[in-house]
Amino acid sequence: MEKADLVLFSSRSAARMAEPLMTPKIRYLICIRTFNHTYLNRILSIPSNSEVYLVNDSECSAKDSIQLLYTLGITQYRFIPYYPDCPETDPRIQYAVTVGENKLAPRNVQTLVDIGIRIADISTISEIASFFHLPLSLADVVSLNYINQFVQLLKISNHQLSQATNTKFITQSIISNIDTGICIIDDEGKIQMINKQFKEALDIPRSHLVGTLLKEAVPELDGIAKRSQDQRSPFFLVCRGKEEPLKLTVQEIRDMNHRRLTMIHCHMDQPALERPAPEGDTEGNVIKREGAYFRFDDYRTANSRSLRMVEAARRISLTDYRVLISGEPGTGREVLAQAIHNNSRRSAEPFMKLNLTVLSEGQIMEELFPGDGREGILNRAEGGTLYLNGIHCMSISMQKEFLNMMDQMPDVRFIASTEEDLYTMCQEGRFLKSLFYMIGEVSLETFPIRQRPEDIPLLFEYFIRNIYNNSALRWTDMCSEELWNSLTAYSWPGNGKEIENLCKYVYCFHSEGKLTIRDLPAYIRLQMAKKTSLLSPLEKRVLQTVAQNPKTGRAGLQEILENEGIQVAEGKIRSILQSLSEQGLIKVNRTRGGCEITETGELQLE
Ligand SMILES: Nc1ncnc2c1ncn2[C@@H]1O[C@H](COP(=O)(O)OP(=O)(O)OP(=O)(O)O)[C@@H](O)[C@H]1O
Repeated sequence: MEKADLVLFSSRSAARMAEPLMTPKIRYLICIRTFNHTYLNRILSIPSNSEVYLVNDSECSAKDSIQLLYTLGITQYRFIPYYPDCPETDPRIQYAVTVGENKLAPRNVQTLVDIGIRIADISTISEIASFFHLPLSLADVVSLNYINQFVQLLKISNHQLSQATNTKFITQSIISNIDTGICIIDDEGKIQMINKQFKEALDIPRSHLVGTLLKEAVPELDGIAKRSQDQRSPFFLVCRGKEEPLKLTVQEIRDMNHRRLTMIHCHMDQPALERPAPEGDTEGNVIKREGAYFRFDDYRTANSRSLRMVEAARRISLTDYRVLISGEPGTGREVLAQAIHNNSRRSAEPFMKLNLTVLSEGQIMEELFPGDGREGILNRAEGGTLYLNGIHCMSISMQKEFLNMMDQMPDVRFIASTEEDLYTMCQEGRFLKSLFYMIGEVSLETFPIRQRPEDIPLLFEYFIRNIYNNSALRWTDMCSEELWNSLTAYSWPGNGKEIENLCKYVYCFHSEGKLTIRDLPAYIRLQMAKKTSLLSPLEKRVLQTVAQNPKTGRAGLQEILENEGIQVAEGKIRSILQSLSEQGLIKVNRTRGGCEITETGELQLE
């Protein structure tokens, strides 16, 4: 070292280590080191407040680097020194920064940022320049470079800051202008953001709420963050002094630093349990609708035969032909009749419905020819459409009356629906052929759901979104997989109407968590249970034992049965368990997980 003009120590600790070798003759400098500032911006890709390993070749240099980063103002992270033989690593730490020592970084980190080796600081460079009497212009070039790096860094930070401010501004203005009440809370339940709509809906009077605990403002919402696991399933909350329950959904979100937040939506729009009722009134069983509100777009189907039928109905709507719609109840025959009316030249005129399935002959006559000076339904439908629901229910005498009236009919278009095959009825002498050919100028056929299972998910989604008034809802997110499988396998004897009714039922009865088979109305559960095969008494006993002893294996089940006085050989119990599993009544877990009853299995025990 004595031969050197100048010895440059990389750090104070390095100088200390070399002390025994030093003599008074040796000229030395301790290098003040810094980072290449243009590389520093790489660190900014790490979310603030994260825990970050600082990787270097020794504990001392790792600590030095950390100190240096803090001195440079990079204080938004908690740096932890990491070096070879470091005692332990925390698997939760996802980020690491290294100073050119990539190879030494812990394996589990997801993001490794290399900010390059530490370089000599400008003050050291100018000291060296003056020691060697180098021209000042060299120092100028170095300091210019140095300043340039700073300016670049400043520009990047400024840009990021203004982007963040702008995004925050946009978010706030969206939140204050949407139709939903929004409140965002952090992990401790403190309000981070809240809009006026939320405060109004929940009657929260205070204005400065950010930073305060939500449960203090609305005690009913204590523990709300736990609900964010079943995102999208709405629940209902009756707040103090409110008659109407509020519909809320909870969602987990993350901020830019990956912190978990909970966003609570309060839906302001009233749920559309029913479509707006058309004008008119209901008297007994005679529905005197003066309006049709369904359109072709309301007839939902993905089935190719049904799509062809709807296309034909569209063409029919442009004519004045009388239409006969055959199909099972609940298959949307009236939806079609209304859509035809609404798409026809008569759309501005009345749409009237006469429900022949429930009216007596006397009541029908009363409707057609009221004796008390009231206008008959035919006159009231003049210019428009009269929908005869269930024409197969007309008695022969009534059919004759009707035929006779036809000559003096006002201008009314008839659309009739039937559940029975009218042609067969004609052949059997139960329906007048002349009336059949008169009302069925063109005919349409709707198909039962069991012939178009592809419509089940479509109709569920359609009804649930209408009823909850939420176009983002997905039925499959709301129910367990097993329930969904059962619903798609169910025959839906009541067709679309039955699906719609189930969605209304869920809306009224269900408030939280995923729906399971247990949440279905009893009559559907019963139908589903009937569908699965009948079990022998022994199979039922085994199923019961599985239900009462979840996660018990074959040997365990055999022992329990034996204790109850039921002797079953191991081979027999194995075949019973296999059969129950194949029928979807139990789940056989792998590797000693034992057996568990499924929702369908529970149905069998009801
Ligand atoms: N394909 C479908 N698309 C949309 N809605 C449907 C469909 N099928 C049935 N519906 C719904 O089912 C309910 C019953 O439909 P609609 O009244 O048209 O049935 P229908 O065949 O006339 O039987 P009913 O005479 O028993 O009423 C309606 O509320 C309608 O919203």
